[in-house]
Amino acid sequence: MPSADTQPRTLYDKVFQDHIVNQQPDGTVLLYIDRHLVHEVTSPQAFEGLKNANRKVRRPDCTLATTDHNVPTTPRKNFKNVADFVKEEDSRLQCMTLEDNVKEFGLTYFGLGNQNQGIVHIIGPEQGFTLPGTTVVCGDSHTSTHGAFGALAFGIGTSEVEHVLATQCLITKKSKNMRVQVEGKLAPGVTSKDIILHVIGVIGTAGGTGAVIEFCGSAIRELSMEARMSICNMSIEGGARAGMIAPDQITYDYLKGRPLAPKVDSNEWKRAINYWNSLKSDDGAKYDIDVFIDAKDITPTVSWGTSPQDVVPITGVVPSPDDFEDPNKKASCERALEYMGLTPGTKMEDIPVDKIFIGSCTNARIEDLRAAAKIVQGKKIAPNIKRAMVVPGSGNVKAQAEREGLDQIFVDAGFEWREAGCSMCLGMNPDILSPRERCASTSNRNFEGRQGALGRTHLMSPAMAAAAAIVGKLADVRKVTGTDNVAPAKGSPKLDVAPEFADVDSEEELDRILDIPADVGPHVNHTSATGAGTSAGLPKFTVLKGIAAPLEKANVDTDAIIPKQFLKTIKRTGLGSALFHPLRFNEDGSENPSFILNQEPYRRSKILVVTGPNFGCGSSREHAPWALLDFGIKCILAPSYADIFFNNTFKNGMLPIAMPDQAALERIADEARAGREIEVDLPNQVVRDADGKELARFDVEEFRKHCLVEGLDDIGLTMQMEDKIARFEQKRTLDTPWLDGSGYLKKWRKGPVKIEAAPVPKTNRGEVKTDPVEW
Ligand SMILES: CC(C)[C@H](C(=O)O)[C@@H](O)C(=O)O
Ligand code: SF4
Repeated sequence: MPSADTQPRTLYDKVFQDHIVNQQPDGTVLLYIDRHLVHEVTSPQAFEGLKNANRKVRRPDCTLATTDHNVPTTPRKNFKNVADFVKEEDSRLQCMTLEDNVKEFGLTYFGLGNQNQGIVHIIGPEQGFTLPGTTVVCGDSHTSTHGAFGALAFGIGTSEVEHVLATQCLITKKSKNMRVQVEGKLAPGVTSKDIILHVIGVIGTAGGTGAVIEFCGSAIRELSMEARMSICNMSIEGGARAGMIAPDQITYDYLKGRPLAPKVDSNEWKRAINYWNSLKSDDGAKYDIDVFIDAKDITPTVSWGTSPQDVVPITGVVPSPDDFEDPNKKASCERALEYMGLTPGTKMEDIPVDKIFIGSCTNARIEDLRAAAKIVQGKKIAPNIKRAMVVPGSGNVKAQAEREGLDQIFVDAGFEWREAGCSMCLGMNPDILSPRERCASTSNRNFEGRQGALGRTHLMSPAMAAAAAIVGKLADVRKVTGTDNVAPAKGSPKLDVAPEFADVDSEEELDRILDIPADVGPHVNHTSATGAGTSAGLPKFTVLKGIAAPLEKANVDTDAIIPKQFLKTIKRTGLGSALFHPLRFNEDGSENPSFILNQEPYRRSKILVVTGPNFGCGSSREHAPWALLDFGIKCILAPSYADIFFNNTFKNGMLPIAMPDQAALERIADEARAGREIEVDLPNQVVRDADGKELARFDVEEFRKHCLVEGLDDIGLTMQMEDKIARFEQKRTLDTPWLDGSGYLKKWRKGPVKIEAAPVPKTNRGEVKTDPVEW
């Protein structure tokens, strides 16, 4: 039998194993993180945590920050500073807080007014910050995008952002291996967005739960890097922790000349290529889940409902609840049709739209804009279109598009040409839909209220959104233009990233480009021997008894748990009143009396019993568990959860119980429906009724249970591994030197970055301990 070392391994196995700093017998792993991207929405509370504990950022050279979600997309010609430019107070505060934090902690930052600013998942690859074989994280679910490079890239919550800032590591466990193989030639008019929408339609939004998907097969190998990024981007909509594609010549060609990639033909470049070539999955490698898709089954695809799995070919019709046997799915379909204002049997091509949004981290790269421009060139948007927007993914994409004259093509057709940011993908800035407006959108989520309260989103490719703009209805791009115009892009579209950092000689010039104030030194050491461990403590979780609210829903997304307008806070507290906002409140702001948490005794709920699977899908916002906690809910029971949400709850001292045994869950739900209290006993892993009678037993990972019962602080635990982390970093410097002191900071600091992660006393959720805390 082959040993563990010689057993065939997948791409995911290889990257994961190459980053293990420490492994516990139960499989809990301390994973080293090579690249950390930071944005303004999910970082303020993390930096606050660092400050409270007198901790510093361990690897500023491996951290890159930008503002994207809250930023206006109006012209920046007169931009001077964020304080004057961002008009909404809460958005401004979040942007300014990030600016203060990057200054205080000495991080590389691309702010407004800097051409390198843009959506975090667009700028990482663009700069060559994202590299094959690396681990990449960000407090954002679409971090999966970076997997297109053969990186292991996944979204994390704010507690984990703090953990990575402090330790450059994460505590995690290995996910399952899932393969999605797409073989054959794509038909004309079919793009990578259609592939991923089709795949999600096949596997469902929970299809990839607990797994990392490797996309492979001839149709994937043919795709450009940009097209691959769109696919990996939406792995999260398929429920997966991450999506990955093996790096190849197309990847290397894309990386050539990127500011933070190793210099082409240098020794480092050659060594890097050698390593990157070794990352392919071995023949015979085992996958826990295997999905085969025939490329010829994929047609231009659009969404009809309020979940990314609600897709049909553009030539199809709106489905009917009768098409579904599962009662949960039937009910979801009914609700989705009502929300979307659609009648079963309507031809998709007969659905008129009001707005067009071409943008987002899924589809706002140069190739996407080229594809859309090809369709609209020489045409005008239909008279019923109220507004059509193109929002480039970054300042560099915008500049490139302008060099190619694409802006003029869009403007001539009647589109608005905007500045870079997330924009109407989630509408944290003023770019939103009005109630009941229907939008053809190149983004990734069609959840209720995603693009604006009561707004209706149809997901599709850039070419299809462009076609909808011209026709005024959802449209088949193949009929709007010759199919020649919609051939899938191949190879790597070149984009000139400006300015060229390699040629920046003066430190002042570099400071200007990076928005780094002159007085920030190379090291901001916040760690003091006694100061660590002053972060707020969390109460231990042992036995919880209280009212449980039944929630009879499947696929409850985090946009429903807490919509975007409440993400603008820089605090963790006070979000209880926003919990389930779209469900709890009517359009006029009054309470919806039919919602369970508005009824007695459920206003006092401490436990939530969800009867449908996949609770907490969608975004990585830790605001979701914060809102539940603030409302008073500390424990959730559901058949299954989305990975990031599941993780985030534990980090807040909450207990999410996965109860796949439907009969057991029903027994508990019956108690909840009757308004009786239930008791959750974590040490004994039992749920009881109000009289102490056992209703069900449950599983929980040993390590997570230990942390909850003891109230352990993950960061404190990890910092006990300081020696191991330092040793890992020394080896990393030898094996993959191109990952250290990446580009800007190396130059900025003149010479190699010296990492001074000061040893920290053992802490236990705030108290400084003298004895080591047990892992
Ligand atoms: C704000 C952020 C937490 C969120 C995410 O994680 O996805 C956002 O980017 C989104 O698309 O909803
Ligand atoms: S999904 Fe939308 S909001 Fe989230 S990072 Fe991407 S563009 Fe921004």
